[in-house]
Amino acid sequence: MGSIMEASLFTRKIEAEITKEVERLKSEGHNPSLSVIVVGNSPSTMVYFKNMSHKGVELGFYVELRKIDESIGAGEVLELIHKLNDSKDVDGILVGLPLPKEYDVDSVLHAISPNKDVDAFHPFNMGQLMIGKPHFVPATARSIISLLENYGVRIQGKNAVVVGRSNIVGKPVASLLLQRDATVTVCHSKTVDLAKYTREADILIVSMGRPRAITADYVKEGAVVIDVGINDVNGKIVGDVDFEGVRPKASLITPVPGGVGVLTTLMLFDNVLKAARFNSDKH
Ligand SMILES: Nc1nc(=O)c2c([nH]1)NC[C@@H]1CN(c3ccc(C(=O)N[C@@H](CCC(=O)O)C(=O)O)cc3)C=[N+]21
Repeated sequence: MGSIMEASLFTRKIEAEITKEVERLKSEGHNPSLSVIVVGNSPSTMVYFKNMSHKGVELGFYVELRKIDESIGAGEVLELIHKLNDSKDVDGILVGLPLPKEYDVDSVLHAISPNKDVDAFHPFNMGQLMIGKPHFVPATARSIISLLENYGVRIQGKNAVVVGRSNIVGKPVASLLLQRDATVTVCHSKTVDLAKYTREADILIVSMGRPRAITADYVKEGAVVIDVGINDVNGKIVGDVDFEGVRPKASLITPVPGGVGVLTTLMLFDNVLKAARFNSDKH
């Protein structure tokens, strides 16, 4: 029976480190700040960003959450981003995803200054990550690596299989695992015989957006299973992994909720600290 990878075991340690750095910056006269732009009014997106903002305030950050009506065009959002780029009072900028479909996501993400891009979705930051010289690293990918490290999971030489190839999770985490000398396979919706690959995984990272899709048949005995999925099934949050079915086979497994997501928010604010250091060096 696999052990559960409880993010809450390290959240206090990480929060203490973040708070300490926030205090240090404040003592130098720099109040670290994050500007969040959310377009449209999807209730679940709003709930997430409100919770995230509260967490930031609790950690000592100045967080500004701007809710923008969908009727406001992309042009005005770009103007706002440019204004925030130029403001010395703004360290990090984040635009909530997904954006309404009328918006060109690439042009919005491209507008954010790479030095304020705490999500690390700008092509500059994506590129730096791919060449092994990361500037910012996407928070979810950092959270996954942090869980593996905190549980002492060896990555070098292991077969790591990533299910899902998104720019937000799959590609960045594959890149980080590769940098840590895993043999990495990336699977996706068009992969023929997915189980053939996942059954070879020593480390299985699942980010496919399908509730409980990964059952015990997909998992090798003793594998470390990281579930990045967050799916609402009749009002209950479940992952992409069938937790109860897979746990007996895994050596370690993350719960949903209580796993990757918990650390993601902390890593995001750690990225804001990095942005604050760039910004205070500049001014
Ligand atoms: N530009 C942008 N950046 C993002 O980082 C981003 C985004 N857009 N759009 C929405 C998604 C979603 N996301 C989550 C992060 C943490 C939890 C989280 O803390 N989850 C906890 C609590 C879940 C609960 O109980 O509600 C858990 O998994 O245990 C959830 C969701 C970041 N996102």
